[in-house]
Amino acid sequence: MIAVDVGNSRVKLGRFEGAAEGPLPEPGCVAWWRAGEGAAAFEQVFGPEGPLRVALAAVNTAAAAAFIEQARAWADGRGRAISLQQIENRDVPIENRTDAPEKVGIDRLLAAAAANQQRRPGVGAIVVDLGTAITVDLVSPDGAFEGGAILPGIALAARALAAGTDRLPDTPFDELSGAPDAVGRNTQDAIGAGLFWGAVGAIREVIARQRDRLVAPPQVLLTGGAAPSVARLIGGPDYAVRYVPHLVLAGIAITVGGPGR
Ligand SMILES: Nc1ncnc2c1ncn2[C@@H]1O[C@H](COP(=O)(O)OP(=O)(O)O)[C@@H](O)[C@H]1O
Ligand SMILES: CC(C)(COP(=O)(O)O)[C@@H](O)C(=O)NCCC(=O)O
Ligand SMILES: [K+]
Repeated sequence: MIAVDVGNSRVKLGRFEGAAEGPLPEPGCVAWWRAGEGAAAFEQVFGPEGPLRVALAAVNTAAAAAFIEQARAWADGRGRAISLQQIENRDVPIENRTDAPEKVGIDRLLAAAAANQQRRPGVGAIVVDLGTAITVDLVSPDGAFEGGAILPGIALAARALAAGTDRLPDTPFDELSGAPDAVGRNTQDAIGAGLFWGAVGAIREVIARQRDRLVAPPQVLLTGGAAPSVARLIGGPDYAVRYVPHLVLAGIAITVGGPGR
């Protein structure tokens, strides 16, 4: 089974062999490319032969349509049978307690479902996804998606500063590496300091407030493109943070391969 997570910045693909077993299924082979760009790595993930079973979840409609067209063309061109299933919110095996369950981004729900599956019984989970947007979501101790917080991702916030001011330059943050100095001595570095440490602080504050809803400390899981750069800065007084590279892909595997599905 090939799981495809179409985000606003990137399309992520992961190959899952056999049944989605264990607390958190892990893809054996992963590839990604920028949303809307040509599909760079079909060969790598789809493999050399055999029928293709693809399960796709998207929060970016245009990029999803482009992916589906490219995947079908790729398979047709090689005489490979392909089945393409697009997952909807109602397919995701987690209770959704938000006001409008169908409006929640499916990536948030899938990551929550994956967190839910590996969570210790009776302990809540908080899922932080640092993609184009940053989301911080609460899974209750009884295993439901309760909702959460949405804020701009670091790269997106940098573009917003440049677009909304006369003097601020467009500063690329698509490849974060280390943590910047909090005292920027030029405009670029000041933007970097503000956006990076602002995101770290915002995430910590939202976690702390969601944590206050719980009796026992939650498990906190971090995922998304920018997660590795901030993972070790997010930990709090009574909760540990774990970085999981492919939480949304794992959620897709659980959704289409889980028990009774
Ligand atoms: N080293 C990095 N590699 C890839 N993406 C990064 C890196 N550092 C930060 N990012 C950010 O992560 C985002 C992509 O993450 P991803 O989880 O794929 O987003 P989405 O699901 O919204 O497409 C980009 O907006 C980029 O700004
Ligand atoms: C919040 C998101 C933009 C995050 O998308 P991403 O950063 O993963 O590309 C996406 O989950 C979305 O479009 N959500 C719809 C609104 C909601 O979740 O309530
Ligand atoms: K995402």
